[in-house]
Amino acid sequence: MDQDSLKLSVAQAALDIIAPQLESNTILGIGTGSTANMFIDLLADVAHLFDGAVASSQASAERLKSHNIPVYDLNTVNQVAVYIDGADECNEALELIKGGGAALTREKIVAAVAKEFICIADGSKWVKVLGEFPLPVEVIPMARSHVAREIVKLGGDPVLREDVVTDNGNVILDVYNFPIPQPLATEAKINGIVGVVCNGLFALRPADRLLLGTADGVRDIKRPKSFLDS
Ligand SMILES: O=C[C@H](O)[C@H](O)[C@H](O)COP(=O)(O)O
Repeated sequence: MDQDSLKLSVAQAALDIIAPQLESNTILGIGTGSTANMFIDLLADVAHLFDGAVASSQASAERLKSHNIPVYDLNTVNQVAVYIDGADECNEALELIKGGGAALTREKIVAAVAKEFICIADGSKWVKVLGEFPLPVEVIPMARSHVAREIVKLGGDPVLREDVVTDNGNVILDVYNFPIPQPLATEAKINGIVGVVCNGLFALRPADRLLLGTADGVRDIKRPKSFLDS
């Protein structure tokens, strides 16, 4: 099975889980990227079953609107039932690296508000230790050099992502050669650098459920103790 077929299989699996729970007042959180795009396209068929969505990027908002799915400003919404999004890497604790599409900050905000976060990813994203994928860090433009020097002190190789400005008007440093055996501590440490808006580690708020597309089918992996249980 090719990667796109695996992405489609997890997008469909997510829809199968969510569709029976949709109600006329349900607001969904929708992520960004090629896997999320497949989910958005499938969601169009059940658009009449729920209220609308909040999106983690302008691109996803436009795609939702193209299917006549209402898109809300997060500030006008009381509750996001489920957030559905892809990932660049995931591990067995359902900690993630995200931000390959530069949408990490808005993704983290919507995930923080959502009652449940379902991550949809093809099997190539599964790793033992996070960090093979360069860690995206969103940075206030004037702090770019300062943040890069601080990241070098932590052992990483930061590279400015050329010609990319985030939806928030910031730049992205991608941190190479940076294995992350302790995602929680690393997420907090990088967030502590002045000028960092957000980094692509989702460990403080990991996924609650991971639908992982493999050649043998979709693996449905839940965190032992869900965010919903706390
Ligand atoms: O900023 C982008 C997001 O974090 C994406 O969810 C991530 O890059 C995965 O994208 P894709 O589904 O295209 O592999």
